[in-house]
Amino acid sequence: MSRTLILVRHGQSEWNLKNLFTGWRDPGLTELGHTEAKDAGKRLKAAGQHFDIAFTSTLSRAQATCQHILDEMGQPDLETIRNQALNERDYGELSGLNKDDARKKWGEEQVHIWRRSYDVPPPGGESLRDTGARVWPYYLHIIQPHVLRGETVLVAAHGNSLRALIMALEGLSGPEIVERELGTGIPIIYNLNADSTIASKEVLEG
Ligand SMILES: O=C(O)[C@@H](CO)OP(=O)(O)O
Repeated sequence: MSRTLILVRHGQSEWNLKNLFTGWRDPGLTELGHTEAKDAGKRLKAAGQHFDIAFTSTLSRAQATCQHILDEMGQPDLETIRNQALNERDYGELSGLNKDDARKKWGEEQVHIWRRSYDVPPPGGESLRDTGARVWPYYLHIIQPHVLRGETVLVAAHGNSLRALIMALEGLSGPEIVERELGTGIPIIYNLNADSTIASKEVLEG
């Protein structure tokens, strides 16, 4: 039985390109982002995948990525569930600021801690732990049951909401997750055992 979970970070957004903290703000994809998302769908199709259900966030960059993938797979009308639990980590007061300007103001190290640490929230925003506290229960109660009944499930979401999910899935520590970066539009394919542990993992690089 195939119990397959496929995670994809959205393609490049307008604010990724402008180097702005994004969080819950809602910019669209750039031309490159649209291409990255379509390429992800092409690679998944070439790998022989076929989805039973898709999940995405309530933000348009993830939804557009999800739809491009489904279009390329020849499954444009697949049932797709949108939920705020999968939204990007809320960047609070940093949202909309330029990342280099923030480094000049608060220092390289502080900004890195806000961006990648496990439990230090940016001012007024969520830490990765806070993000995990909404992503992980949603995964466990809503997404994982589909996987464990033998379905192939797409989750198109965000750099940090997926880092929070991957941390719990792979059992990574706080220091380990600091090093983990997700490329835009790069599918990560997990096959799970019946007890929900990971049987295999493959990253579909371009
Ligand atoms: O701006 C954001 O919301 C995220 C993802 O693009 O940025 P970071 O790379 O700092 O996690």
